[in-house]
This record gives sequence, structure tokens and C-alpha cells, in this order.
Amino acid sequence: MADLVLDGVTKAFGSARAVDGVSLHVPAGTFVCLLGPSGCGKTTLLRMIAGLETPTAGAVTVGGRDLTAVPAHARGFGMVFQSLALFPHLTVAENITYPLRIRGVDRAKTAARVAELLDLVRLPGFGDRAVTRLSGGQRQRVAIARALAVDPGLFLLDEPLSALDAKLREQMQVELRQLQRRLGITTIVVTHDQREAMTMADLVVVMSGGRIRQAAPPAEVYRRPADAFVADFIGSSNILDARPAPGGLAVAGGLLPGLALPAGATAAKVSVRPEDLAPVPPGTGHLEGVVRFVRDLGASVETFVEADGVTLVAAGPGTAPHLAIGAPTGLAVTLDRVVVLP
Ligand SMILES: Nc1ncnc2c1ncn2[C@@H]1O[C@H](COP(=O)(O)OP(=O)(O)OP(=O)(O)O)[C@@H](O)[C@H]1O
Repeated sequence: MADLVLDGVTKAFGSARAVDGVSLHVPAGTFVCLLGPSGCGKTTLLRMIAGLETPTAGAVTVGGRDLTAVPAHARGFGMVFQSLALFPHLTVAENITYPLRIRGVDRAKTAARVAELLDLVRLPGFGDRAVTRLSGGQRQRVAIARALAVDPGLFLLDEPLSALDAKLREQMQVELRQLQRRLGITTIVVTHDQREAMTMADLVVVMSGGRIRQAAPPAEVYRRPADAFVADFIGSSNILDARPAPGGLAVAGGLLPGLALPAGATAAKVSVRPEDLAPVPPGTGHLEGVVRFVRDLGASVETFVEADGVTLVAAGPGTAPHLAIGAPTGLAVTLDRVVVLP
């Protein structure tokens, strides 16, 4: 297996650039999630990796071999689409063996491979079932088995789980990740769901406007977002205007002591995660405000605090007794988790 390298990959449709100069190095065996809002270019980028779309500029290289001009069917990649594209008139086994049959693999080998693939996706004994008689999750697994049938060099999936209900979807995220770990296959999944990306990926690639905003492991995009877009898109965040003040940075509600702007900057924004803000008695925290709303979500309690006209969200387990609506409150900030955004 080999590294995937994207070098300045661009796709223009007329004058609009769906993908704009994307460069990325994906080490072999990595699970990548392309993440971003609708229209950011993720599907177009995946299709260029697959060979279903020709780049306007740039190159797609796998293992040092430039595949930019190689058609999709000759790349040897496995693909799963949102629609799954299973053949409804065929059985599970016939669907899975389809790519093997068009490659001329003989029947005995094919039968052995089907059994292996059905075990892999946890559908043993389902070979003779009509695909129309499967649940959504089972159909998903058949599409995955079919894509893996040819031992693909890359495993590419476009919103593969979006048709599933929330619970099944979370279960399939874990399954897909475990399957990928076992096979060690380089995998690229398009999703617009940040939780899904955080669950599965080694490398989260956050895109907007056809460009990569940040490509990093999940914990890093969460803890050290590259910019306000990423901070806001991954999880939720309080993005505050900050200016230098004696001893730290002045923000709505008070002072963040010990923090400073990047060299040369006169103002910046800071990102503070809700879980890094804790309501404390007035006068005992870093910031001061007034409680506007409290919601108990079961696993956590969110407190909306207005400070200097800005609403800050604090989240944590339990609720403090002083948190009546309209009451003044302090907010303690976990300072070493605050990110000063460029
Ligand atoms: N064949 C095409 N012709 C013209 N414009 C296109 C074509 N395919 C995509 N686009 C445009 O390119 C941009 C990126 O589309 P793309 O489908 O890659 O986004 P996406 O991030 O996958 O969005 P979504 O999550 O909604 O699928 C969009 O503005 C889209 O309208």
C-alpha cells in the first residue's frame, strides 16, 4: 500500500472553482475524513481522487505514480456512494461478486471471497438473500463488502452513512473504523457531520470554499483550530473579540490573564470551548455576566451568560445553586485551553 499525494488539485466549473489548489499528503493506512459545509468541494475532491472527475490543474499521485490521467476503472479503488448503488434484482452474493466477475475471477475463487467478505462485514450466511430484503444497515455493509471485494488500493466513501438513522449511524461509524483498522486500508470518507469525522478519522480535513482550512488529527482540530471557521465548525465555541490589556487580553466580561496576541497583531479573536467556561460565584472568576438561560441536557448543563452584550455558553455537569435567570454570575476560564486565533 502506498501514500496518496494531492498536489495543487483544482477543479473549475466555468468560472467557479469547486476545489481550489488542494495539496495533501495522506500516509498509507490513514483514515481521512473530508469535512465541511454543503458546497465546500468535498465530493468534487473525492471524485477527482476516484478518477470520476478530471482536475483542471494539479496531480493525484499514489505510491509515486501519477494517476491524474488514469480512468476510474483502471485505478483499482473501491467506492461506496450515498445511494449505495446496489443492484436490486441481484442477491447479496451476486452484488458483492459483481466487480470480481467483470474482472473475470473464476467461480471457485469468487465463492471463497464472498464468504470471507460476508464475515468481514458481519453478514455471514446472507449470500442468497435478495438485497431488497435487507435493513438499511445491512445494505450499507453489502455496499462496503462489494467495494472491498477487489482489495482496492484506496477505499473511497461519499456520505456513506447519511441515509441511516442516528443510532445505527453511530454504530456503523464505529464498525467502519474497526474494519478499516483491521484491513489497514487507506480510506477517505466525505461527511458534513463533524461528530462522524471525529469518531472515525486519523486525519480530519476541514474544507470551505474549495480549500483546506486545516488538516490534522481530531484532537488537534478541536483543541488547536487553525482559524475561527474551524473553531466554529468543529464542536461549538465561544468566539470573542480580544484586545491587549494590562496583564492579558480584554474580552467581553473581563480579562483573560497571561494571554497575549500574536506578534504584530493589534486585535484578534479567541476561541473558548463551552466546557472550558464554568459558572462561579460573582467576583471569583475571570469574567462577569448575567445568567440569561439554563438548559439541562441530561449529560451536561448549558448556561447562557450575557457579558457586555455578548452571549457566552458554559457547559458542564450539574448546576450551581446561584444560577437563577437574571442573577449575576462569574465565569472561570480554563486559560490554557483558550486558543488565540490568527
Ligand atoms: N458538475 C458540476 N457542474 C457545475 N458545478 C458543480 C458541479 N459539481 C459540483 N459543482 C459545484 O461545485 C461546488 C462544490 O460541490 P461539491 O459537490 O463538491 O460540494 P460538497 O462539499 O460535496 O457539497 P455537499 O455536501 O452538498 O454534497 C458547489 O458549488 C457545486 O454547486
